[in-house]
Amino acid sequence: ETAGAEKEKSCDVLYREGVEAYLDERWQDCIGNLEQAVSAYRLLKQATVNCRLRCQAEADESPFMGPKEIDDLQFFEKMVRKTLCLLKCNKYNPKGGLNGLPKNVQKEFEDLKPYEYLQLCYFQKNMLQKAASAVFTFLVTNPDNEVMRENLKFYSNLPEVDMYQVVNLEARNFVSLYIHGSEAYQHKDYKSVINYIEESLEDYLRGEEECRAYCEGPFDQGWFPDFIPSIANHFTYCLKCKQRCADKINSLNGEKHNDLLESHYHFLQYAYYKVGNLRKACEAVASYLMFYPADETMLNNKEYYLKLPKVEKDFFTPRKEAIRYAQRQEYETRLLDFINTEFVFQDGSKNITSSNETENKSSVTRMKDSIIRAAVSKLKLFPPPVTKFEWPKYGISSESNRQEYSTEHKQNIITENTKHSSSVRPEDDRRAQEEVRRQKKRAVEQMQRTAARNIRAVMGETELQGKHRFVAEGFASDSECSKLMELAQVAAVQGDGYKGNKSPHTDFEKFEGVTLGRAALLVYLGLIEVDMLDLYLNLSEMGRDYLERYFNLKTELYFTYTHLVCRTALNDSPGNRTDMSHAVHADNCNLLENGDCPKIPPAYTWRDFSAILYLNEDFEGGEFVFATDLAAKNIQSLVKPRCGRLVGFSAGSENLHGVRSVQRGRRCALGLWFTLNPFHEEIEHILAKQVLLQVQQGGSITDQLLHELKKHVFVASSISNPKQTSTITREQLKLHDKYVKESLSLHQESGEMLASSDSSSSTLHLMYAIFLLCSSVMDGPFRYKPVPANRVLIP
Ligand SMILES: O=C(O)CCC(=O)C(=O)O
Ligand SMILES: [Fe+2]
Repeated sequence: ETAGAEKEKSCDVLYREGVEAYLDERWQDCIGNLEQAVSAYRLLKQATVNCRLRCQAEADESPFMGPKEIDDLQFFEKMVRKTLCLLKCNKYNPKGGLNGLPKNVQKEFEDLKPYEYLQLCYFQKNMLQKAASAVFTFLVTNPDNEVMRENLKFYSNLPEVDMYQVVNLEARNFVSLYIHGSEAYQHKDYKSVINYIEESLEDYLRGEEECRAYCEGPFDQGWFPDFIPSIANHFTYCLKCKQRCADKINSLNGEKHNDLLESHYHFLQYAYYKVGNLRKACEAVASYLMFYPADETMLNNKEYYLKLPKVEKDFFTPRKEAIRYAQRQEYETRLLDFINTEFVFQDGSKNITSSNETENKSSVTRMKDSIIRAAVSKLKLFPPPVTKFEWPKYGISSESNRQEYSTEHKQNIITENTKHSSSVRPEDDRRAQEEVRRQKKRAVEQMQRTAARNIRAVMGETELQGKHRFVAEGFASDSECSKLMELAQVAAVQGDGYKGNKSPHTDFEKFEGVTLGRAALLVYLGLIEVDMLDLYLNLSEMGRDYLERYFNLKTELYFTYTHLVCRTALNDSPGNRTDMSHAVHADNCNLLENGDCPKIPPAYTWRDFSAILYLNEDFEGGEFVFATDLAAKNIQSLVKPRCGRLVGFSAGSENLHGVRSVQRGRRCALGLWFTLNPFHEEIEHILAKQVLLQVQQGGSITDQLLHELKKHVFVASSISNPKQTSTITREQLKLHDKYVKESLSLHQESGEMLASSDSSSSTLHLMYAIFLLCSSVMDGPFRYKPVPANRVLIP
């Protein structure tokens, strides 16, 4: 390695620095870094893809060790050889090629995200022609992006921009070769036609091969099937990806041409004829006919050529690459059809519970069934019916696939189904896949979390005397409860969540809490054990999983606030108090004395479901009650806190509830509030997860996390304090990030002057400041103004 190579910044560093520069309004740096990032990514991808193609060729050529007859071993021998070749080859790739690049960054490059930023930076530097090309480049892959379409219109109206010079910066060579070729054709310059179109054809096919090789990446199956199903799954995943390549590549600057490949042969047959190379003309005819055997024009051409005295029948031999392409295409289509039709079977709910009916199913099917059975028997869910669960699927499944499953009949395995037909934009396709993968991952994590537990519902609507409420047991073991109690003991802040008011509900109790953000900070600072945060997060996730299932929700529940809370009776509290530890209320509206409950601020109107997980019972009083009135005169039911017990309910006025006074001792619980609206997702939860991940992996806070936090802090502070000076304009933010865009517009619409979740912006400021100090990255995109601290952070 040379010193120069060492100093070279990696693709993701360049990208991050480019984005940072953009946020800091250093436009020239933004351009420099992002342009470099884009070409670095291109090199990285090329290197990885080249290795795959080269190793394929190498493996194809090497002789087998054993006799030809044992051909199933030969396949694996080839794979082994290819793997060895790949290992060696990738060694020379910078940072291990594509696999060394974080997945999310890779995705941003594939989505052409860098061009979104580049466009803005070019614009700021008045490089309008380039800006227009960046927009156009982005649009070729993302044709329906409204904002960018508007932008292109904007540029097209500028006198400085020549629309004829606007180019797709990501276009392959064949695009201009092909265009030159067709221009030469118009000028009857047939020699040039041949040169251009032959070259274009070569690049086009190479492009498709590279696209296919890119498909041979990693695949998260979500779990661990047997050897053969595992191979079959991964293969199917690749095959589907490869099948999309033809559609991906056949455009000329965003203009789709379904016969782009074939049209090369059309040009060639005529051009070769014109220059007098009849054999080649006939080969091109035959090649074209491989794809369109009944094409009238071409059949007429064939007849015409056949009548020429110099032409012989065997001239009509298709070209090698055309035969290979067409045959492979046909084979792959048949194989996929087979997969799509054969991996469909009757899967009524009976099959799930009876074990001996699975005999004639494939091993793939049986394995899935057994996992479902195991999970069902462990969870002992009550009362949602088994068939409504959503479990991870093989290969890539999709929305409708899942619905099919839950509606009991057919279930495609390995198939990805009709949703991904060619009419779907590749962009949607990717997003859908990403979503499916994420859901699959969650379902597996969910199973892992609950596998060893015996969670069961013990009270439902009847027992609790009201709608959408339940009590379940088994969420936490005694040691887990103690651990979380300990966390509260060491980390709780008095009056947390209530502006420091030590006794917000009743004068006779002390109220303390620990938010997730705070727990994460303390872990980050090394002040509390990592395990505590892990447990905090895990227990809250279990609550979420269970509520989603219990209430049979069709869409995901998002955390919107998470709070570990303890209420302690003060020593001087009188005996037989009649006050409440927490007055009767609803979680998402303001309960008034007249019984109305308007769903307006300051209520946390976006909360949709609530759950309280109890951690102890060694105190007096402190019962949770469902009631019908503010004064708690009419109590419907009562839940006695106990370690591992959870009360869950919908957050509206149908579930008025409160806490009776804690007469003696300390009562701790984990409060979980959820929303169906992703805009109100709890920022601290996201951050805590990232901190945990990083601390567990032995790293420090990454720039990525800082960046994320910075965004949130900015949004939170710009919304709660619009006058705060900032170097980012809202306009730019809107463009550069979906999250920011959506949360800003949401808040503008609703006129709320709060952060997007009920996490206070000061906690975020604090986290940001500390992370900044710890990572000594002192330059932020906005001028950080400390907010007056209303709490003591470090005990
Ligand atoms: O701690 C409890 O049992 C309930 C608390 C509650 O309802 C709330 O904080 O909104
Ligand atoms: Fe509540």
